[in-house]
Amino acid sequence: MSTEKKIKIAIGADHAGFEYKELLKSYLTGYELKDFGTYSTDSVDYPDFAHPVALAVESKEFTFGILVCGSANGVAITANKHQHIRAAICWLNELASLARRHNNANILCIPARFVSEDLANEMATTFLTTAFEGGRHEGRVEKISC
Ligand SMILES: O=C(CO)[C@H](O)[C@H](O)[C@H](O)COP(=O)(O)O
Repeated sequence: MSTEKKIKIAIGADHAGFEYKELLKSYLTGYELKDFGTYSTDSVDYPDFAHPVALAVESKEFTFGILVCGSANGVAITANKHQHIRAAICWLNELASLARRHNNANILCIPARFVSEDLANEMATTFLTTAFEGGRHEGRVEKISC
């Protein structure tokens, strides 16, 4: 039996991202996932779910966050209000890779109304398994927070 510690992921969505959040939860096996809601398709306000995920990642209790809403704009704008959060909106798998490789992004924001379920799952896997490249990107990323 594996005793390897699982990577902790904070996941959240508004009503427009709820169904994709549920799909991602069942797809992302091998991680320790905490669901910060919402828990139905009843209309809600995305900041109420994006802020807790951002705080969970900023506290370093969780390594990465995944946020889902209709366009991903709302959750990304909200999460990036937090000083140590780098939330990236991704609609192509290559963007999910670059967000990690070049920007050391720690939250993936998925536009549920604009990407397929399969692409959402693919981007999440890419995001969670791609390392930051450092090097020339290190200084650039450090300048984001100053
Ligand atoms: O913040 C958003 C728009 O940029 C998100 O996509 C929300 O999910 C969207 O605004 C929700 O729209 P609705 O008409 O209230 O379902």
